[in-house]
Amino acid sequence: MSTPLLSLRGLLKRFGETVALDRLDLDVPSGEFLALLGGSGSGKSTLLRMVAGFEAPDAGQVLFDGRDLAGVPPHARPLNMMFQSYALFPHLTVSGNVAYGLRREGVPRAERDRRVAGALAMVGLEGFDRRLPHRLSGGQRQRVALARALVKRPRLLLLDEPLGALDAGLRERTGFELRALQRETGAAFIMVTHDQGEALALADRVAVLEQGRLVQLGPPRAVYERPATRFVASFLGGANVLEGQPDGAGGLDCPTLGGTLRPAGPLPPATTACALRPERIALRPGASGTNTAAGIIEEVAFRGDDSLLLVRMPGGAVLRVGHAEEDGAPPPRGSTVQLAWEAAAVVPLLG
Ligand SMILES: Nc1ncnc2c1ncn2[C@@H]1O[C@H](COP(=O)(O)OP(=O)(O)OP(=O)(O)O)[C@@H](O)[C@H]1O
Repeated sequence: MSTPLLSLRGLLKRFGETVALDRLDLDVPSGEFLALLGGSGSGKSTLLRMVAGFEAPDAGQVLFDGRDLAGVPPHARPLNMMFQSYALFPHLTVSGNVAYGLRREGVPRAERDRRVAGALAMVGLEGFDRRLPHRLSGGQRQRVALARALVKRPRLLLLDEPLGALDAGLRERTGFELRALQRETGAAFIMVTHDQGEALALADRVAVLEQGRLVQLGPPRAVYERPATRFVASFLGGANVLEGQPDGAGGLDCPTLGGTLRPAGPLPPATTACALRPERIALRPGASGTNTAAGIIEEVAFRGDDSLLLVRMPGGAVLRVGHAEEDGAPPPRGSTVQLAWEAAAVVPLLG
């Protein structure tokens, strides 16, 4: 195997009592778009800051091309970081902001101008070069920050919530543009986000952090369809997580559901929970047996292309059930409904 572009080995970081990163290992190959997902306080920003050199690990290593970056200051690291706040210099024009890093490096004027123009064209800001930041919209400022990060042609770009300040429509468009830029430049991107939809849509691989640990790493579809833990299951797409006991016949008896979940494959004897995605549960009048259950609709929330039903089960669980528009109007609140799902939709969880 070739050396990964970035390798994190046993990274440990404590702030007093808090363990922000708990001996984390992660390899990122050249040209990958990696999304770093996790709840508030899970260690995402600490990880980026450590790779960028703003924070030193208590133990472990950050390797770039196999070389240990310990002691290398941020400006001398072969990577770039785009901050959440954009942090543009207010007194410098757009091109002044983008040129700043190149000027510090002593890149000659003509080459600087050429590269700044190229970076501004890349982010669709031609003609804005003489503007000051306060005369730009939030989205435009963000593009300036992106141009500033890309102009140095880093092989690795770290992005902390790059789309955070944008409204929904602009966010989607800018997300696609970011993905296109990443392909065009061939740089590896590590993007921190709170937004699971964004991570699934843009990334080659998704890394899910929980309390400073990497709990799952894989392509978006794999992580979404086969979540490893309770946390990943509920964090990504709001899966139902059902607790129970193995029934000795390949199923998990779930008292809160008032039924048995049986996955398609074998159930490890230690399994105590399974995930079941809302969109994999169907209303099926007359269904009975394993992988079915009956409950009462408590809430119906229209979401555009589907409705989300909250269905109270006899044992007390409230299941989230997706009801597609093409299946017609959902039954009203208070209706008793029979639910069914395929064995393939039952995902045993490891933790
Ligand atoms: N400078 C610091 N001093 C003390 N504690 C810190 C410091 N920086 C981070 N922490 C703690 O370390 C943990 C991880 O923080 P971090 O900012 O990396 O999380 P995050 O996943 O980026 O969160 P968010 O999504 O809210 O930005 C948190 O418990 C946080 O309170």
